[in-house]
Amino acid sequence: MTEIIVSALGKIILHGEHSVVYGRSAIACSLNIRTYLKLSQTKDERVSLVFPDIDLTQSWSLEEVNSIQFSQGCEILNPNPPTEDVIKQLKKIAGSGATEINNTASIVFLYIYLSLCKNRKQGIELKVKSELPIGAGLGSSAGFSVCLSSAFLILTGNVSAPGSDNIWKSDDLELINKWAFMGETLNHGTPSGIDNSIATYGKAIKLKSGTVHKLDKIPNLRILLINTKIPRCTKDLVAGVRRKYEMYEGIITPVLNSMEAIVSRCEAVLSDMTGNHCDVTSCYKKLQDLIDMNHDLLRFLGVSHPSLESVCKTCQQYGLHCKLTGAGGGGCAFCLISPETTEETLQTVEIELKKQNFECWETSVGGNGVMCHDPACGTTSSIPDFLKTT
Ligand SMILES: Nc1ncnc2c1ncn2[C@@H]1O[C@H](COP(=O)(O)OP(=O)(O)O)[C@@H](O)[C@H]1O
Ligand SMILES: C[C@@](O)(CCOP(=O)(O)O)CC(=O)O
Ligand SMILES: [Mg+2]
Repeated sequence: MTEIIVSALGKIILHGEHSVVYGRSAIACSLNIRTYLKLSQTKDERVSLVFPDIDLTQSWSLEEVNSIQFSQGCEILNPNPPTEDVIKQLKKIAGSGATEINNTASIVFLYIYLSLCKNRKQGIELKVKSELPIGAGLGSSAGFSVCLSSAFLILTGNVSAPGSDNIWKSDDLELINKWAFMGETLNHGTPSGIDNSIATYGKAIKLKSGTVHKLDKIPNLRILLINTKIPRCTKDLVAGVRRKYEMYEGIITPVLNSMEAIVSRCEAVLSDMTGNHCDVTSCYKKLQDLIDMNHDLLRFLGVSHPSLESVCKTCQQYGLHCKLTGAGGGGCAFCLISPETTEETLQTVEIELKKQNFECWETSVGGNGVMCHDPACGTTSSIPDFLKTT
């Protein structure tokens, strides 16, 4: 019986969230915090979803799923963005009883499943478990979409699963990324593609107008992640910025251009930091200035939140520099830990943040993109117990 286990990782956007939706550049770094998916073929002639992170279990008979008039007319190598009509059909099938959140996850699943697997005769069960906080700006939606697209592209033989070295063919990665982008489109309408690309390729990337540039030279940055635990939804935040842009284009455009300039300064500093003659203190000072400036611009766009302001203020009191990451409106911020930050300062800041009911943990950037965990070659050790075969 076929079983496919895949995983994809989360990210921080160093700079360029929101402006990247308007064709400006953004830099994202992967975080080694992963979402795992297990696809099992079953004998029960059903299609079943088990998504405990969003409290969703859902099941359809194969007959029900195969009877859906799905008129997407999609080429596998070139997926079309779902039309309004298709979205309407998917929403109906996803079930009127589901909550908004659950509904989106089911819709993304149904779109990918029906586009790639319609009329299959064997039942499947899909389980997804993430180490990432969901809806907190660390790209859980993209990790989810990358897992779905890679699992179904492998199942249908459209991409080959890599061996234990986890080296994928570059065309396969490109195809996984294209389908994951469709998932993100269903999730929030006008994604830039940065989240699905970093979840697919890992390490660090710069993205501009949909084109991915891998950044090979990235210093090993220490990051303190702070989760305000204020729930928010990327779709609403992106829509809010769109309204502002449409109403005040002449005012917002220079802000987006400043964000682009921040990205290019950041890229230059990161590259200097990997060279031989770098003045570490001055490089960190520049990175800190850029973080402060970008957070101010994001606040101007209306995507901060009182909780994010408290996080930044607390960090500033101890000489640390912090910005929101992802769509904002709550969710996570990150703080750059420089070599001059003492462990004592770090501990004190963490205590202060926790007193305000924020969650924080230290992490570093980097990590493999999409991975296939083959039970036969023993790469399943990191998989959450919930997904392990009993
Ligand atoms: N582990 C998961 N299981 C099921 N759905 C998920 C999971 N992770 C993410 N999602 C989907 O992604 C949505 C959150 O996406 P989004 O608002 O973009 O926030 P994030 O910043 O975490 O990407 C969820 O509402 C759900 O539809
Ligand atoms: C706001 C945005 O720049 C990033 C959203 O990231 P997240 O879903 O909050 O992890 C949107 C996008 O790039 O598609
Ligand atoms: Mg998202």
